[in-house]
Amino acid sequence: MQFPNCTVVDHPLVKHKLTLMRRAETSTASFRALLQEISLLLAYEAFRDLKLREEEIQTPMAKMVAPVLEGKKLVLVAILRAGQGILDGMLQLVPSARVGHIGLYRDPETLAAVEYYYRVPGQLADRDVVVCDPMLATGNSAVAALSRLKRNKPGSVRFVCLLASPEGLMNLREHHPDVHVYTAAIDERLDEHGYIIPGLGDAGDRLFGTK
Ligand SMILES: O=P(O)(O)OC[C@H]1O[C@H](OP(=O)(O)OP(=O)(O)O)[C@H](O)[C@@H]1O
Ligand SMILES: O=c1cc[nH]c(=O)[nH]1
Ligand SMILES: [Mg+2]
Repeated sequence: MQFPNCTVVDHPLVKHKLTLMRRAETSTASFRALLQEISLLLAYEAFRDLKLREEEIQTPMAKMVAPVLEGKKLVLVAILRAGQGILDGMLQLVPSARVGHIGLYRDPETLAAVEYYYRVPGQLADRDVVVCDPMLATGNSAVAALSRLKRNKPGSVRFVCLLASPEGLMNLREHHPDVHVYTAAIDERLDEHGYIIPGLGDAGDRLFGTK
């Protein structure tokens, strides 16, 4: 299946690290470290089209005109809890980014997203926003987070995850066709509880050692 709203970052390092994360026997400490490492690689691709401007600088040898990022600081928004893991990795690459948090959990019966927290930087107009959450399963959490965020009128929004399902990508495309998704892999399907198969289990529980 083709997903025009999605870029799969299929670098060998990403693939290898994702396999380690999928393994049921991988420890919480390793899972956390791997998520940070892989997020850095995902960010590299997700930020590929950031605009640059030229600035005159002085090296120890000569003056030159060199590229620097144009515009206002990026905004990274983590969907709690598991999005915090991706955020930590991305902040290593863009330490000056502004940071927002959206607290959502999935109702286990209806699989609807329930919001319990919302705090993002003000003045999102003219800013590039990246929303992060490792799992795009039904897509309900991502759709809800993006709908809420768009009430603050961001300049542009992209979505970075670790694993996406075909169902989640279609849901996102239907509700937010303007939002491009960057992921390490698109898995086969969802099970009857809305979990990604083969997936990696519950990302929040694996990241924080709950359950
Ligand atoms: O695409 P969806 O079907 O909405 O599922 C994906 C959501 O499920 C997980 O969060 P969860 O609800 O388990 O909360 P947690 O991160 O606090 O564990 C995950 O981190 C996503 O936010
Ligand atoms: O497979 C899944 C689906 C939703 N949330 C997770 O953490 N994992
Ligand atoms: Mg969870």
